[in-house]
Amino acid sequence: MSQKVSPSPTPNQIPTLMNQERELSWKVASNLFVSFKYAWAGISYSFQTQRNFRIHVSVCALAIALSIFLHLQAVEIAIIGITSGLVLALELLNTAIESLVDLTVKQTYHDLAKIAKDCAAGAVLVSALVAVLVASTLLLPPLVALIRSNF
Ligand SMILES: Nc1ncnc2c1ncn2[C@@H]1O[C@H](COP(=O)(O)OP(=O)(O)OP(=O)(O)O)[C@@H](O)[C@H]1O
Repeated sequence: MSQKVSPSPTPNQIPTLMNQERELSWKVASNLFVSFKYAWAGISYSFQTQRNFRIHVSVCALAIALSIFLHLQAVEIAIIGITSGLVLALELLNTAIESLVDLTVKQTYHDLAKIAKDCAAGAVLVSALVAVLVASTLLLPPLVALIRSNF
């Protein structure tokens, strides 16, 4: 079965294509403040609708608070912060991909929709497993030492 392939744009066509792409947008953020407002709306939507995102926000906040409370080194706090940011950012991308898939195929089954959603969920799972590894390496030993010293 032969597939129709679009020819690559010539260098002269690229600026025109870029303009067309922006014209396809229903609305374009007029300034930086408005961009932040939309970004916050995305975070707020995910928090209100995605149980997993709420769980990850709570666990990440707890991990960062614990790392400060346990007086970890600056670099260790930074590693926990970066790992937390990665998990939360991937959760947001997972929600974005879910929405795009639902927008595209609606309530019909499609193998490619399944692959897109499963891979997006897999990306979150990988980052969450790495976060568990980071937490058990950096947070667990001082936490256990603190508990032992008090009992
Ligand atoms: N249109 C579809 N076609 C094929 N499979 C689908 C479709 N919609 C959902 N699925 C399957 O159902 C699973 C669950 O879908 P859902 O939309 O809840 O995504 P999810 O990533 O599991 O959600 P969440 O991250 O909120 O737990 C997907 O991972 C996918 O395997």
